[in-house]
Amino acid sequence: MQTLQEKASQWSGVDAADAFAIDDTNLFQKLGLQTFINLSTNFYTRVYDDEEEEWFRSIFSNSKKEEAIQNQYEFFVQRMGGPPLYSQRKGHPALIARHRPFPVTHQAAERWLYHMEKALESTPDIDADSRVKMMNFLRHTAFFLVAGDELKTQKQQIPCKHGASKPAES
Ligand code: HEM
Repeated sequence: MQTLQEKASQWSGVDAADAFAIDDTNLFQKLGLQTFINLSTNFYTRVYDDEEEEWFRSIFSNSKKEEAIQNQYEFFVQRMGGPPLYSQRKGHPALIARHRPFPVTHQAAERWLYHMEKALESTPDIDADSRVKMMNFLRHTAFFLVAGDELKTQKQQIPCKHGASKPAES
């Protein structure tokens, strides 16, 4: 059976080495805190204004924009070489578990990545090399979350012997 990481690589088209090339340089030191704040502000401004794809915007309807921005940039900062701002405030990122309430489908991942690509392009001070590194990591992670999301339905469908109502035939 394929692991979540393998599915993430296959579906995203990004192999693990490229996804984790964000660890080759310290992007937080290179870009600075304000750039991460600007990136997440740009991203969520686009998401909350997404009038073309109402179904996508509605995934965020129970979240406050300002909190979503803070959650995201604190996570990015800590994952990309900065201080552990997210975990100090909220604990382990546990990304799959925290996305459990939301429909993280292939289509949702593509829309999320579409907005992120635009946000990266419109944030000053993010050079092309950093942008490619970040996008590879984000694309791989988005499809890792899709693979995690699919476990929600699979768990209910996979028949298992533990719950069988009659003994196996000998
Ligand atoms: C694949 C499509 C995705 C969808 C549909 C999605 C959706 C959401 C939603 C609805 C929230 C709640 C907003 C909030 O209150 O913070 C959220 C939170 C979050 N997302 Fe995503 N997300 C996606 C991909 C990603 C990716 C690729 C990452 C990281 C690389 C990520 C990291 C986070 C983090 C750190 C939070 C805050 C979690 C918390 O503290 O509860 N998400 N996401």
